[in-house]
Amino acid sequence: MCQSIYGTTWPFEGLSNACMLSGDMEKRQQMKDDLQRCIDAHKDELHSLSRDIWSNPELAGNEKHAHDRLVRFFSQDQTWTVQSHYKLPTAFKASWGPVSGGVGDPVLNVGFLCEYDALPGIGHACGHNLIAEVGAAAAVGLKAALENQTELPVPVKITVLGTPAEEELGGKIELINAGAFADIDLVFMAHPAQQDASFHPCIIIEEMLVKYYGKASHAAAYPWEGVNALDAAVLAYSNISVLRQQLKPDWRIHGIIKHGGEKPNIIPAYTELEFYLRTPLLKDLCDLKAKAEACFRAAAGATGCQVEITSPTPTYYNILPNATLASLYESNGKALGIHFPEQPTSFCGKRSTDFGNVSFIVPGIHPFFYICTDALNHTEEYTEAAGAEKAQLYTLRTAKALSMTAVDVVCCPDLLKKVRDDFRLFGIHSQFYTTNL
Ligand SMILES: NCCC[C@H](NC(=O)CCN)C(=O)O
Repeated sequence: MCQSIYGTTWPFEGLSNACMLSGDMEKRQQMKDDLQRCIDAHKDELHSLSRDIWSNPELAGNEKHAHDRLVRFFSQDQTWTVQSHYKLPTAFKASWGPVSGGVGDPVLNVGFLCEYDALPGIGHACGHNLIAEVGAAAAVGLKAALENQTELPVPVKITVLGTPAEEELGGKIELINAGAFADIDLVFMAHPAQQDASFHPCIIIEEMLVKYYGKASHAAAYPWEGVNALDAAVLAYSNISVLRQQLKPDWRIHGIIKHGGEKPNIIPAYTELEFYLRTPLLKDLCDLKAKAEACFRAAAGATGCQVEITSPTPTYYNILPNATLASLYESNGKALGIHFPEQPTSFCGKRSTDFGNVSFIVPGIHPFFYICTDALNHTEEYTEAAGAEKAQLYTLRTAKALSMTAVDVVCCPDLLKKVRDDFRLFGIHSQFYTTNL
């Protein structure tokens, strides 16, 4: 069956044949049953893992508790080789295998990603504690499925990467630059949302930090001696609000005043704003940046302030789809009772992730999953839902579907080839697919 995602038909029809003709269907089913049993057997432990992370929310780059908890989780099974503080202070790596195949054969390294950073003030309002649980559960499940296999088409190993700082800083991008993904062949993770989707477009994001420097003075006694940096910040904010009407519907720009002054009777000498700029295409981002910069500079000119504009974090890219992985994930998900709506609901909103950058260098998927709430991400209600018992069924079902998808690919060289072909296809035509999804 061809994949239909919000009106898009994947350019791909041969999947079911490829699945039927290659590999041993019965063996594959057996492996899928094994992994499901394993995940079910560990369900209390997995829930306690994500609940512990949820109860101790930590901001990007400071996820010490979550890091230690996940490291302990994998270390308790000595068949995993665990590296704490792997390349970043709160990243980790757990690896297992290889299993099957001959000595010296090229190994297929299957990666699962765990995120675990929270948001300021509202805790795990994006459910990253559940992303950690999904990654851990899927990896443990796949290990159970592979453990007794001696005749896989290729030797397989599993790598779990703990990838901190998604909400800020771009932890995955730092890990890419440090070489953490260099030997990974496939990569899987899943993100909580309002509904299940094997693929949903995420757009490019770049951060802009704007600093205005003015001159302090007594605001009542000698205001004419001051240069008001708060006026510059307010004008900048207003300029952007005016600009917004002229932007394309799928572009986004939104920001806050991070520092607005010290006291009403001191003319603010320093203010700081943080803005996020988002577009589906990189070339549009350049246009949006130029327009935003003009707004910020105009505010400086009008008030006599100096302005400094920087982009402190790396750009997050859009996610490249992988039709084969998405299709397999949907088949496996449906077998577990996951419903994939044809049309997006409130979930259709624009968001961004540093997984986008990963999708440009390794074939992978980043499905979204329902967690038994209509609440929206980045709200207190979503925080509550991400810690609730009732999210568990959906979380573990997602982990099973990811792990089952990995089983399909490691058992079937035709599928692995298709996954790699898709990766090349979507990579080459990334602009086309980005604009059309
Ligand atoms: N500074 C990057 C913000 C990324 C953030 N990502 C999400 O909300 C989805 C995954 N947590 C965003 O604002 O899009």
